[in-house]
Amino acid sequence: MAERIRTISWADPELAGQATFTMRGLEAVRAMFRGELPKPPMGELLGFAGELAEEGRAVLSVVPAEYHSNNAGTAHGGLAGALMDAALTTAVLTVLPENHYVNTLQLSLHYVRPLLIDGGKVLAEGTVVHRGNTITTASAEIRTADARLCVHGTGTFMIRRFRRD
Ligand SMILES: CC(C)(COP(=O)(O)OP(=O)(O)OC[C@H]1O[C@@H](n2cnc3c(N)ncnc32)[C@H](O)[C@@H]1OP(=O)(O)O)[C@@H](O)C(=O)NCCC(=O)NCCSC(=O)Cc1ccccc1
Repeated sequence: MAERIRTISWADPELAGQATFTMRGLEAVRAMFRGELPKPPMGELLGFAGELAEEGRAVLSVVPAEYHSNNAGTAHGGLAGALMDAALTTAVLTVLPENHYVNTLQLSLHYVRPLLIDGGKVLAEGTVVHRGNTITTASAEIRTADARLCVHGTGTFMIRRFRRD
């Protein structure tokens, strides 16, 4: 058996969480993208990178690799699912005030082109569609570097105020 080994590291997620609660969402996301706050461990595990964040919009990326494979020669659908969730929730975070956090309630995804292993970086762009007091909706797309659509979808998110008790 040709065994491959991959080593990853991550930071204590509580440190990022605590800092996040005292910052506006956009400020926290940008600090994370600059490497000044730790990424979520799941993002480290899958190799996600932050590309761009502005009010109501976020772009994340990943380079699909063999360790993302589904054994059928393409990236496992869970990679795109996790990247879509991350792009959507990050877009929602950019519109949150201090002391708020986001929970994913529902995702709907359409896989129209595979993410190819060693096919280069793909970009996931999330955009807030509707910002309610408690419920927010957003849409996202994953495209190849040459703009070919791979996955599109939407999500519903609950915005909660963080309670320190
Ligand atoms: C192929 C189809 C399902 C149907 O498409 P149609 O409507 O008939 O459209 P069309 O045929 O036009 O194809 C579109 C474009 O895609 C290209 N292309 C297709 N296949 C390949 C390929 N193999 N390699 C390279 N390229 C390929 C194709 O050439 C075309 O490109 P073009 O426009 O000419 O430049 C498409 O929607 C699709 O691939 N969706 C993504 C599904 C997906 O990735 N799901 C998640 C993974 S599943 C999972 O993980 C579960 C699991 C777990 C554990 C273990 C095992 C399994």
